[in-house]
Amino acid sequence: MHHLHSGLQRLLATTVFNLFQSELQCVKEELSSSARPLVELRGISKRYGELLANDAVDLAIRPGEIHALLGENGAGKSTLVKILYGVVEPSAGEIQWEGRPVTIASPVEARALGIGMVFQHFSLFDELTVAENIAVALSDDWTLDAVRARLGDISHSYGLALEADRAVWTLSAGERQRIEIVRCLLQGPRLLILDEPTSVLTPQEAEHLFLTLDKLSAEGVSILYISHKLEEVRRLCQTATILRAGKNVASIDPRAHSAREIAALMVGNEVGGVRSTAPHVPKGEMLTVDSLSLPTGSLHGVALSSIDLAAHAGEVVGIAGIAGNGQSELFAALSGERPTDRNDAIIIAGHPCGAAGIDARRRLGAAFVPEERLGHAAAPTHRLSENTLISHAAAEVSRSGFILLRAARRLARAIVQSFDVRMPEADPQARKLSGGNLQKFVIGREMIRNPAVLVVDQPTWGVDAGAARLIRQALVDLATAGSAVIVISQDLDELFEIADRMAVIHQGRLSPMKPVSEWTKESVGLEMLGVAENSGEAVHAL
Ligand SMILES: Nc1ncnc2c1ncn2[C@@H]1O[C@H](COP(=O)(O)OP(=O)(O)OP(=O)(O)O)[C@@H](O)[C@H]1O
Repeated sequence: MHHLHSGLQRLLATTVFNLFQSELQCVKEELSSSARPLVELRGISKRYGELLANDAVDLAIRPGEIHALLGENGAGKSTLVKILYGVVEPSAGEIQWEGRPVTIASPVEARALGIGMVFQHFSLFDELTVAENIAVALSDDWTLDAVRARLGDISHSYGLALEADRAVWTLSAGERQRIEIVRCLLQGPRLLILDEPTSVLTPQEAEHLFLTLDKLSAEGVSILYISHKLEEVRRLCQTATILRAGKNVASIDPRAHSAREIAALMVGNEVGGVRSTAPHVPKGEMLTVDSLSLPTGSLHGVALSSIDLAAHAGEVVGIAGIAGNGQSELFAALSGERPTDRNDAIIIAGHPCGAAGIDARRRLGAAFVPEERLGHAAAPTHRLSENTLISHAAAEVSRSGFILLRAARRLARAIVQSFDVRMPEADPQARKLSGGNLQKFVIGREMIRNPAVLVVDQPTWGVDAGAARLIRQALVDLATAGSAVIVISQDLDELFEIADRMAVIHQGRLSPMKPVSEWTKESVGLEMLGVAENSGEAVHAL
């Protein structure tokens, strides 16, 4: 009885507390919606040649508001935040900060106003410690001891656990991101800009980030949040501005709309799921990996240990895992960027080729799409037509060592058309494409060859919902047409949607490969953390 009584009391207390919290949230939002905007963009335009990347964009962010910036690939999101952070100069328009017109000519000026930005690609030195990394980015007034002390305070108050003296190379992507956030917080920002912050995080790390952002918002810090993940935007943001072809087409409360409705606003029509095909019937083995071990290639890489893998014609094989567990090493071993000593450790279409390089493997009918698009998959300052040569050199675009430019241009046009690549001009340099559009081009360049084996690392990283659907559909269709498709991805939803069989990579080892129907998100999660054997303890530890 006593238990029942105290249980009821607790329930009542929790209910009252929750009611109080939601009241508080409403009051806060009312106050915030009546408050003067912290920053207001008025008629911002940015012209690149013929293209208007931003077209008279108006946008206001209030104190404490978490404001999403949404739009499909190439809609102009990065351009707009680069203008706000002083990296790109607008062609027209005005920025007001607390009601005063300002010019933001550089990131230094942005930071002086109180704008902090957490980029998608971290800019950290691997060999330095957490505290040293933060200190080098701050002004000379900060001593290492002062950084250490403030780091402790901030880590504590925002739940951003970080050890000041750990070397950065030992940290996970989530921890690295915390460093970037703490670095911004040390400068007392009034507006924090985050560019796709959860793309490298595990679901647990992402949830943790949301709590930190909620806390910052409650303290009055405004947040501008770029993301392609609409469910997390609905969880986190009070306002969403939607850009389409450079224009602000809607400002909405994302909590009042379904993810489907928001996606429709972004693309101007409905986005569906991947069309289900008849179950794939795997045929002959097209890729065999036999007991592949590979020492680490770089100082902080991951060694591959006794990997066995088989992919058949007509199936999609998924490799799940948290970034940094050997995915890039596996990709390098499969593609031949890092050949192995044993030729029969890797067999493509019946030919042992472990010791062969990438070109020889391509000639066997294999194609490869690495994770890093600019610099690795595409040469930034070369035009798209020239970029076709990276994988098509031996085939249709060169003869006797000469490049057939007309053929290369024709091929680039075909890729652009079938993969809906949106470009600022005809045959632009790769660096001029938005991130998602370059991804579509690189995937298209490999798929248009109809490879017998396709290995792709993070196929939809940074692409919008519509483009992700297009790419996933193309991967499934390629398998249906008889290719063996190997997809390495951090996105579990993606693997559950398109893979026939799946395994998890953890610290360079591969779990058993099983049909997707035999996996649950939980069982994959446990393998990702490397605690699947003693799962009782693991669940407890989570
Ligand atoms: N330096 C540049 N020169 C020419 N055009 C550019 C340049 N930078 C961006 N663009 C063009 O501006 C448009 C908007 O690009 P932006 O990178 O802002 O899009 P985004 O919404 O951030 O896309 P994503 O989601 O793919 O990152 C695109 O058409 C892009 O090709």
